[in-house]
Amino acid sequence: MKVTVNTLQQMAAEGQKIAMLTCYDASFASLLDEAGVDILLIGDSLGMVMQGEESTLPVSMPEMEYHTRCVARGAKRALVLADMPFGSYQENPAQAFANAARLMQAGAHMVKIEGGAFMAETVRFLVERGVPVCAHIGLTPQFVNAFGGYKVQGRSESDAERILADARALTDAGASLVLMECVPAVLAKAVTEAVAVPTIGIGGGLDVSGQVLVLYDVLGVYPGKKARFVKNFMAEAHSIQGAVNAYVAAVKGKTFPAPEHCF
Ligand SMILES: Nc1nc(=O)c2c([nH]1)NC[C@@H]1CN(c3ccc(C(=O)N[C@@H](CCC(=O)O)C(=O)O)cc3)CN21
Ligand SMILES: CC(C)C(=O)C(=O)O
Ligand SMILES: [Mg+2]
Repeated sequence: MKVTVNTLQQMAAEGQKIAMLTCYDASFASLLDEAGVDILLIGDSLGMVMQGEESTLPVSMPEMEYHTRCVARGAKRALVLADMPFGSYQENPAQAFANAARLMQAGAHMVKIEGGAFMAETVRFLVERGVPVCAHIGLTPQFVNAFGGYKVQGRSESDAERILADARALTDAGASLVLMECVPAVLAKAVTEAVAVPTIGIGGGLDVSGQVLVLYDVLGVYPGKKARFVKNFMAEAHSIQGAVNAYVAAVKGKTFPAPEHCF
């Protein structure tokens, strides 16, 4: 059975954790799909892990379409989620739809956009036209130059309130999923309780509907600085399949993330 927006909603309602990983090619898509990964994210992190760039900003639409096509061919059960790259959706809803349509035509089932309440109008525009949207809030890497680095977001009372309001505005506009990156676990829990859709955390603790990590971090092959939320599942595994199985089992069994992975 294919994973759809409804499957995710049902899993969240039943307290079954959603396992998500980034994926950039067909062979890994097939492997992750077989291992029971529920969502394959063609993340714009591919700019850093595949292309060696210093941020996600240089990633282009043709590159995202290419990797989405590769992943979609290898996925049977998993939901295919594609990041909209920097500059492909911020101008206005029409620009966002034109580019989202290209990713859907490449095989995505949902697109992800970064930003808070100011993106709600765009979310509504996409959703009304048949494009399910995942809202990415908290540490949004496309804002790295504005944030002055990859820093935890929502630590102060006022920032936490703003992020909670962002989650409400984006889900009111029709977002099917909320992804929170690098926010304190207490805030991730509050957002999860406040919205009616599943939530995915990265560094956000256990009280969310599911977890995501970058595949190359799970396999321990990314040479850059490791964020607190990263766990190398290859360290105790004998194969790539074993590491991915261990990640899925740890997410489903609520043993990942441990306190040392959270903010
Ligand atoms: N390999 C890889 N993994 C990722 O998770 C990832 C990428 N690349 N590229 C795109 C973004 C960048 N991300 C990052 C990168 C670094 C931190 C980081 O080092 N954060 C500090 C927070 C320090 C603080 O404010 O307290 C940390 O210690 O985790 C977080 C997210 C997440 N994404
Ligand atoms: C880290 C995840 C959430 C992401 O957006 C990406 O891989 O690009
Ligand atoms: Mg991304």
